[in-house]
Amino acid sequence: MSQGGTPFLKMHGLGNDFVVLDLRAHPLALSPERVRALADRRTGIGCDQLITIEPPRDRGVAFMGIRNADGSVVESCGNATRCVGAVLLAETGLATLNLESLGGPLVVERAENGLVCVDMGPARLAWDAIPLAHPQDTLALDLSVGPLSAPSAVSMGNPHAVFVVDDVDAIDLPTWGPTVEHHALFPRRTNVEIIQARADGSVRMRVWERGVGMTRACGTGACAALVTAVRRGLVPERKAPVDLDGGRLWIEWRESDGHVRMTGPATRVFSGVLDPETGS
Ligand SMILES: N[C@@H](CCC[C@H](N)C(=O)O)C(=O)O
Repeated sequence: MSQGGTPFLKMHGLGNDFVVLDLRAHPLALSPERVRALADRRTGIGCDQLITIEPPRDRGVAFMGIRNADGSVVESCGNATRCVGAVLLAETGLATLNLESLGGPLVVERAENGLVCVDMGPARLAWDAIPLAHPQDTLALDLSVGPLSAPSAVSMGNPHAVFVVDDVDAIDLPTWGPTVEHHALFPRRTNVEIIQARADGSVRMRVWERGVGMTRACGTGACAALVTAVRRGLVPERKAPVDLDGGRLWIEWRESDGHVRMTGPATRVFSGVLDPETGS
């Protein structure tokens, strides 16, 4: 590795993994091809999302850029927000800080037991905020794909279609997820969650992510899952643990302002520097 290259961290939130590039002192042009090369698990560093920490554009500590493994630029990523938040909390020594993203401003704070809590902003439920191709009731869309039907649609800055099922492990999500992701009802494609309410008040969820495929966790997906569970009366309170393949997140949909708060871990795996010549 050469000196002067772009520093990066490999991080994950419950197994949803990221290459986090710190571009504050090392600007770098990121074409979709370059993102795909860095995200490639066989030939690059490998990740679900490529994340950039950039100089603030407004009043935050930094701007967080998000790109899916397919190179698409996206608005929000809950798990990456906890990871970047943890880095910046450690760097600044602050107990709480504001982070900027395309999906809107985010507030990050330290939580108990080394966890990180993020105010992900409001859940957006209007059909054109998702966005959908035409007006529909977002509580139960007129959509059926294989064994999946009538999802709720939620935007957490990014689009989610949440299907309630009896047993998330009985659904072949890798088969049905891509059909929903690319359905004409979602002009910007969509993330796809299947959820199951449990007797103990928790929610079990699996996810097919837009621009990536199956991942072990999705923070914004967990927020959309809890919002859907509340809207449909599936959970006793406006807060509940959401169990993903990679572990548990605690989600609360606040009545006072409609904001969704997410608490969970942020894990550093290793650090490095991109070669300035090859960018890999
Ligand atoms: N893993 C993320 C979501 C990343 C973006 C998503 N695939 C999209 O295209 O909207 C999370 O933790 O929220």
